[in-house]
Amino acid sequence: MTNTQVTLVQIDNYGPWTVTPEPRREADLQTLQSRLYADISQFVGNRNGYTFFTRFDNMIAVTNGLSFEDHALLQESVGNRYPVSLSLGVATGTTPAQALSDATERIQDAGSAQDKDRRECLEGRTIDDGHRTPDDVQIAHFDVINATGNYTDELNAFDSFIEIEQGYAELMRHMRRAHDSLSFFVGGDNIIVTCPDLGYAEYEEAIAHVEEAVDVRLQVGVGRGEHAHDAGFAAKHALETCRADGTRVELEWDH
Ligand SMILES: Nc1nc2c(ncn2[C@@H]2O[C@H](COP(=O)(O)OP(=O)(O)OP(=O)(O)O)[C@@H](O)[C@H]2O)c(=O)[nH]1
Repeated sequence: MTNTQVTLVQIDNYGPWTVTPEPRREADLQTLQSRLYADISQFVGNRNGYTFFTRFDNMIAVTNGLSFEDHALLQESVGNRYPVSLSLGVATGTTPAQALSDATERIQDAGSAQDKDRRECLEGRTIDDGHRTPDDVQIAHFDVINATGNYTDELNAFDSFIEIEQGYAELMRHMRRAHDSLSFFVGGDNIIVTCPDLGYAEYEEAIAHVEEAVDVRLQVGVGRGEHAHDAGFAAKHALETCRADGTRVELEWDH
């Protein structure tokens, strides 16, 4: 059974900071946000986790394998190098949506995102060493079938983007509502979803739902692992099997 460890990363009091003492240049905010995301992604990725930029001021990470001390080190390192600080809420659960909801509650209980006295709080709990299993994380890696031929080489870049985003929006809502899963756009035509224990039927149904709703055709590779990296890497290999065999759903452990 999955046991996903999810961390909510929230920049402390960021809204007020962006307009104090007067609104800051937008390009500088965009640069800060993307550099901060890159740093967090690298820190978490070096410990086999995945980080998703989400809204940039709130990021969501799958952090199986990261301890409480790792989380504190991330806060210290960012605090030393950036003009903003981070609060972190971490929780575990049999579904990623449940874990995120618990992690969010911990941060909300510590104070508002715009409370100037809430700084660098670290709340929640992690999975202890010795309690991890190779089935803790399930990652589904979706992509749009032949996005290059259907969109990138056919439509202008913005209209291609609209089509891809429509597919993402529909999949994200469906996976959240029907399967307590969290979906993230990761660039190009790719969507990575952190899921509880799901099988062929659920993935086939999700793909059919998106095709019917917005006419975007998806394929998916799914992997399991002790960490996001192991599960995600297995998912990428399964997706390669979809591409090679023309199948829509491949579960890495079924081979
Ligand atoms: N983040 C991420 N992006 C990827 C990955 N693979 C491909 N992409 C992105 O997706 C874009 C399209 O590549 P493909 O998905 O291989 O192309 P396609 O035309 O859809 O072809 P098929 O997937 O074989 O149907 C690339 O330009 C990348 O931006 C991946 O593993 N991770």
